[in-house]
Amino acid sequence: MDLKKRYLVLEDGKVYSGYAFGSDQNVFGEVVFNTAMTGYQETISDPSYTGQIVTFTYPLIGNYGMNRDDYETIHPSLKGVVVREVCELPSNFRNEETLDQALKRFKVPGIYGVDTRSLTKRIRNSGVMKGALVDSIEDIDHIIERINMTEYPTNEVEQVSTKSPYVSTGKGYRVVLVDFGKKQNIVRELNRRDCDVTVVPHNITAEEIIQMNPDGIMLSNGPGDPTDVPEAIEMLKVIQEKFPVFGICLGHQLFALANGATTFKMKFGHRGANHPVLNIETNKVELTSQNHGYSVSRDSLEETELIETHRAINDNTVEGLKHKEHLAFSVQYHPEAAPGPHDPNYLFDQFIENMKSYVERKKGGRHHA
Ligand SMILES: NC(=O)CC[C@H](N)C(=O)O
Repeated sequence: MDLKKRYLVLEDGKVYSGYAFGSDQNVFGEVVFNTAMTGYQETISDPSYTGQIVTFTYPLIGNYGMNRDDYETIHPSLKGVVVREVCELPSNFRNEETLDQALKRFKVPGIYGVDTRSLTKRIRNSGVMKGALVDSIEDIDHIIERINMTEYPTNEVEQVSTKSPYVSTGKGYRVVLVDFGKKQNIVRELNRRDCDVTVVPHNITAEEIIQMNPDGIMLSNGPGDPTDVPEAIEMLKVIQEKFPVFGICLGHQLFALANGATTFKMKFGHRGANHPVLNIETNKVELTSQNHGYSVSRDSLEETELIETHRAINDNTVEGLKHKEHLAFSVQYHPEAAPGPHDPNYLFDQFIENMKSYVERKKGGRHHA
């Protein structure tokens, strides 16, 4: 890689200088940080990072390369990548291309040589900020003005959701996975449990789902503000009364909104592979993979039929919910991991159990009819 200067400019006027890798265009987006020590390929290809410039706090990124199998989507939609040091000569038997080559292919610019510790402290103190990756700061005032004028898009889910339904076949329970920008590992986890997964667009209606007659509904993760997906909230109000539901991250937030709770934007969010969460029912702590900037407000749960099941140890925010009456539950973190710890993997088994009791109840109902 040649030494070409590149700059990360923040909306508060702070400029970090470094060197270019990945593709070459200038980009504007929200600057966030991720503290995971491994799993950069999964992070870069997680659709929930749509529109964001992701800073890796781990100081060396790219050291085991990129491979064909670990993508969470084959069309990454993050805006940019910020690292301390990028590895040019990856060493791993699964390595197929360097991070630099992959980012060039995806048309995502990167910057290396940045003091990511100072950057992360800045974001922690002021909260997430908008920023830009640019190759020249000659007209810095204009760049800062443009950063401040950049508005967060409200159609990110639409950008990353599938346009038409498709099936990932299995012989077991039939799951409709509503795709708000799903990570592929959710499909893998369901298929591993023999589920037949139909991935459907974000704007599917309750009637369309009912016609499909599934055994359960999975709500995926996804980018942006959950209040930007109102049609999903309406769909869920109907669906949760009829089928077992399991929501992850954006899916969890939408489940909460459908039940009358509210969400808020966090100061700098949770992004990493090491966040401790208390399972309130078992009083056990699980280590979780996280990536979210919004959260469900605890106070708003009082008026709802929801019970808080999980809580963040670091900052006490809501991490899991279940419905008092229906077979519906959700978590703010990522039981599918990719990257990150597998402690919460049991939640997929719980979903399977819920589908089992739903199917048995339905059969029983038919006998009596
Ligand atoms: N990973 C996700 O689903 C993130 C949900 C939402 N976009 C947030 O930032 O809170």
